[in-house]
Amino acid sequence: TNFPPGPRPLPIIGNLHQLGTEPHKTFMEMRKKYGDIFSLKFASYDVIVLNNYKDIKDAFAENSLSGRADFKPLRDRSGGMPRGVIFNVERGWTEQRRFALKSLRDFGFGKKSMETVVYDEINELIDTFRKTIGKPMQTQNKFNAAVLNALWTMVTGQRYSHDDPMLQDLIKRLTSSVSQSRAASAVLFFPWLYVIRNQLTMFLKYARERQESIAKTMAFVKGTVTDHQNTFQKDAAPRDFIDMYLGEMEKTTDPASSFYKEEGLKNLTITLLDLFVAGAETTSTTLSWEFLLLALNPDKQEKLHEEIKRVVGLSRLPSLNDRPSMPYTEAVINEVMRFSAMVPLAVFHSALEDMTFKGYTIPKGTLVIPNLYCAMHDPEVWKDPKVFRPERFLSEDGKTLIKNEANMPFSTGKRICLGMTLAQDELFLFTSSLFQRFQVGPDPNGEKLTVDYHCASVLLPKPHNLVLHDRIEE
Ligand code: HEM
Repeated sequence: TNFPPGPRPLPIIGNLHQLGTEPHKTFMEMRKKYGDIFSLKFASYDVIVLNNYKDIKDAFAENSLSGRADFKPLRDRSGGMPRGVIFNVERGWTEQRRFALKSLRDFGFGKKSMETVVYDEINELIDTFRKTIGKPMQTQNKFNAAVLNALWTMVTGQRYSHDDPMLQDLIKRLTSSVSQSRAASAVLFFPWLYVIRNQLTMFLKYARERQESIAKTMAFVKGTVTDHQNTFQKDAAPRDFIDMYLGEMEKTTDPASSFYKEEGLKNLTITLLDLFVAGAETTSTTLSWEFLLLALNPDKQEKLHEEIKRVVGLSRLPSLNDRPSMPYTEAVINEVMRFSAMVPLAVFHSALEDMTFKGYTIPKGTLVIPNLYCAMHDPEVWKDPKVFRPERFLSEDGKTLIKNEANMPFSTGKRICLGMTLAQDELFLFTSSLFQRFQVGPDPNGEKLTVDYHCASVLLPKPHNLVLHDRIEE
């Protein structure tokens, strides 16, 4: 066999001890020695790491590299077998993914109704921000509420106020589930460790709280589904995503379908959970990165504000129709996503069958890790990857947005982020509306701002304070 080269693994743990605190950077170092495609062992699992954006693109265009690993903790999360979207495979994944994409598109992705939903959140956020003018404040939890609420409204038809205890509680739980998770967590690779941890849970307060929190989120989502079932009207226009899903279940007669009866309901709960886990924290963390990076780069922030003022003016909120005339705004968003590389290793894929890729033999079950961070910081692709420079996405005259295939914050191929269009629309609306009105800078009495981050399965800026000024009222 011709498996890619890589560092020699130790017995039992393989190379897990070599990952360090920032595996995406460790992989960039290993790439210098072993090449673009190299192999590792995580406990008993074979792993290949892809670093070059072309390899990632080619690999994920293939169905056979679009599987997910069958880890016991993930199976347990969805009731003993893969369900929903993120960790589902085969027929169930195809069905749930296709349905979610289509329904969210019909309901909101890129549509007016979605714009209306997001405006409600933007208006509340503007009110909140205006109360903090001139005072140090943290952005992250404020973006969280707005973004999660928009998603919640599209999916369940219900909107909360940003300081609603229920909404705040849900945010706290989703945030800790994302910020405490690690991409290469030991419990995934050592099933016995997972079993021991679950037994220890009875003794460890923090672990017990974690499990209770997952159960609470689940119960909350199930409650919303039950409310919809009780008020569902077959022939009425669907009120939201859940209604569309219940309609799809009504139509389903094939017992092997993931929409069929009880199985359909189980998939609904997990799909909903997947949308919240994948959609809320990611979009709001991107906005936090954006505020931080623009506070550190006031000249870029002025250019952004100038474009908004020139195209939209200051008397109405920007809309998606303005987007084609606002290349600088788009370039800023692209550069924020490239620079922060917020989901550095995406979600691990796995090989669904024995195959060959670029001359290497890849056995079925091999984990495939796309190093998106490397693609977006590759010195061979980007002249100055460590510099925040939106202009790299613009033509020389600044009038045209230039895409770059290596910028892949949403991954690529068959498993590309399901919420990409929604996220891009939301980021445009939040960015243009907030920088139309506010100017953001460091706290003059606070610590020096840096781009340091906390590395979990997403990269979160370290807690920091910013100070806002209101350009319209001051
Ligand atoms: C800035 C915002 C976002 C970023 C950077 C992001 C990034 C990603 C990445 C890197 C993946 C992994 C793809 C792979 O496995 O190769 C992913 C998957 C996914 N994302 Fe997003 N995402 C964002 C927002 C959203 C939103 C708003 C939603 C939902 C409304 C969402 C739903 C999903 C789902 C369901 C998956 C799993 C797809 C599958 O396995 O087929 N994401 N996202």
